[in-house]
Amino acid sequence: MSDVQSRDWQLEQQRVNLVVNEIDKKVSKLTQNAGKVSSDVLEIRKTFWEDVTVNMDDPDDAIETAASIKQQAEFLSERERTHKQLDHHLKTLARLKYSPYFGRIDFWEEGEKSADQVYLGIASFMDEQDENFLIYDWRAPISSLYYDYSPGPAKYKTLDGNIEGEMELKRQFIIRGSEIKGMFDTGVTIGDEMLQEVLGNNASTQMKSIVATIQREQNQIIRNERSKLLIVQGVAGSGKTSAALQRVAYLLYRYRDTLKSENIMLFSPNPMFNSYVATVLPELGEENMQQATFMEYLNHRLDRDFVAQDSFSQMEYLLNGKEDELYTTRVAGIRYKASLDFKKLIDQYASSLSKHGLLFKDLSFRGDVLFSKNEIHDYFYSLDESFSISNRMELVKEWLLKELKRVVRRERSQSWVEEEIQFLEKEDYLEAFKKMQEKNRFSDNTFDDFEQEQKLLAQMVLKEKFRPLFNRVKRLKFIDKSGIYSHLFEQDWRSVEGLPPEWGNICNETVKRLNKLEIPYEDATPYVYLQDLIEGRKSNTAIRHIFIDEAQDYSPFQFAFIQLLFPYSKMTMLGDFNQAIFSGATGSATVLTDLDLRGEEVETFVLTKTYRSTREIVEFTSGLIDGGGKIEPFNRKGRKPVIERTTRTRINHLILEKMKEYLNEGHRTIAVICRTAAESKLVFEALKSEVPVYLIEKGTVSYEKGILVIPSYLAKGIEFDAVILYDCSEYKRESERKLFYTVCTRAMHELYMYATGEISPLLNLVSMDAYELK
Ligand SMILES: Nc1ncnc2c1ncn2[C@@H]1O[C@H](COP(=O)(O)OP(=O)(O)OP(=O)(O)O)[C@@H](O)[C@H]1O
Repeated sequence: MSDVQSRDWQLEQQRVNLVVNEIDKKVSKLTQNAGKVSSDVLEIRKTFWEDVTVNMDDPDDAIETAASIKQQAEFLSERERTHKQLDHHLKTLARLKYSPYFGRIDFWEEGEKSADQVYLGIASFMDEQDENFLIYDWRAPISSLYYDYSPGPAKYKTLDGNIEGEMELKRQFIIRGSEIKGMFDTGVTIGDEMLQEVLGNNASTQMKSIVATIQREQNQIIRNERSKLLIVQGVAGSGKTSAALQRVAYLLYRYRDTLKSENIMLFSPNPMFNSYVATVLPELGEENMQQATFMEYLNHRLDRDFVAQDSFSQMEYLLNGKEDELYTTRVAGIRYKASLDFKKLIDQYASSLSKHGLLFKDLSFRGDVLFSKNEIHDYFYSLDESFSISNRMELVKEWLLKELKRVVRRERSQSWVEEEIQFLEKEDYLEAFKKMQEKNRFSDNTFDDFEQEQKLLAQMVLKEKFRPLFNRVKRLKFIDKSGIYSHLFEQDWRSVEGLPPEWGNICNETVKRLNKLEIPYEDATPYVYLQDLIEGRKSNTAIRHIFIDEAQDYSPFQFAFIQLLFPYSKMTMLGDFNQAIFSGATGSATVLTDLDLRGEEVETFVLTKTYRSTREIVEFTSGLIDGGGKIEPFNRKGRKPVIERTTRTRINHLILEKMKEYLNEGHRTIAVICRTAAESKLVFEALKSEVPVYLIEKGTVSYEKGILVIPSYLAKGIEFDAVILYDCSEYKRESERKLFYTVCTRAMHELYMYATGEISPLLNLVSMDAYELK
């Protein structure tokens, strides 16, 4: 380090000390406040009832009492809110104290007398007088300079227009425990040392925030505010998920008065992914958005009577299936049911249902049919045809509820009710007694107590026994939805455009599965879509922004469906068509490639630079796919990927040795990636007595550091220090190219592949120099 550099370092450390000192002062002030608020809360809770006037003597007093309770409750919740805010603020200050900032820019704004020093951290922090920013939030308008420019002319956008000027210095810091551990001036040093440092580290079981090193092209995505629909096509490891999460943090800051974390939803590829990304936002001082897999969402919309298949079981079938006629039919079915043609067919079907063809279920009580399916059918079709199906269903519901109430009244005098009264619990009698006392409170009428009590008990029995039936009607369970969906495949659609040649077989197979109460994954979305057309759409208006990660796994049909579900939502879709493993296996359309999404409100970004893997791994993986030559690796050196030939009998032993070697080298997450779940299980069984290993299955929600065995399709979106591919000879079909690419791109530092048979033909285009063959 030169003298100048060392003097700069000292000066910067002095500033860090000064800022930390200010933070300490603020912390002690807030802690005092928090203590006061917390004792207020305790006190209010303790004396809650002393401070309200409770008087129920007459209606006016009762109203006054209610108002008094409400006032006291509001006071309590205001104090609790303040306490939560203070707590949140204190946590952010603790993070700032540990690492106050990661960047500095000196910006000379046009027309000003001198340059401003702007220090960037995860949150803003002002001096004691609240006059100057000691730290700027990385999301503040001026902070975008740091991400968008090198020293030289620069500008940034504010609500009042562009601010232009000259950036004189751009400095990056690594500060840990209030101490500067690293400091680089960009423009002086060559290459991005900070990024080298970050990317060279070991993989963690949880993703990290990237605010200190966001790249310019990622920043465009993070800060985009114009588009209603933002599409990001980014190569494996280009930071799509990272950009998505920092974008959530950005939006929460930018629209902090109107947008809360519960208004944002992320559709993620698998349950484990949720825990993988769970710490990024809290690290940035924000709460996590809502998160679900698309299948979780569908499951919550599907009736419990069905076993709905998920995308992973479908994938297992595709990977394991014998390529016979049944397989061809299934693949053709998956492809067609992913398309907008099928959506159109359903729309056509629904409009025919408006006139005839809806199916209903009998509503029975104690073994007797109260309302037959035909009766309900006739009532439905007697209603005005100009009303939508869903509006008419509402009317049917109201009619049934009214009729049911009539039935309840009729049943009151039946002998079964009296019999059931005998079986009531003691608590029920007590409740009836209490109710009766309440009723008699303002009268002296007690001579018909017994009769009244019997009446109340009968009501209780009837309410209890009829409740399931009322609930069925309220939830529209009188509609035979599966019958209706099934019936779709029994109609003559030959005149309709776009039907696949295998349509006849597809219909037979679909009906067979539905009769067994199974919903194949490819039918789940169309089924719920049709259900919505019949019952009325349950769109979600609270969600204002949707993020779809791994968007290439969504079909055009699913995408159209999501758009209908969240009509007031902006959307950010992130994906990579080279990792479209589901559609890759079937040749189906994917939303990323096949949907013609254009228009003023749609913006597309392409990311070609990849950060995850070493240059050597990227040189190998980019040879696996068409157009891979455009992928730009970040220049981080490592070993070449290796393919080692072996036999089925030796492979487990070799894997074991390799794992030990990687552990000794300091790698912390090592994944043995197998093709299928069954293969993963076998490998896990073979290894578990030798080393501690985890088996990842589709329901796994989190994983630990160490060695894990995982099926190919569950490794999506996640990364590991070292990837050992169980048997790369098994990836041989053209339809598995994308899967092969996806698993290899999970590796950050090491990629080692075993081959127990022929070297995969999918390696044809990979240069022999890009890997070592043993
Ligand atoms: N600007 C950045 N600074 C530091 N690390 C980065 C940056 N961008 C990406 N990374 C790192 O690169 C890795 C890959 O990022 P991420 O998982 O977001 O990529 P992705 O495009 O979603 O990948 P995939 O499609 O393969 O799942 C992560 O370790 C992430 O932290």
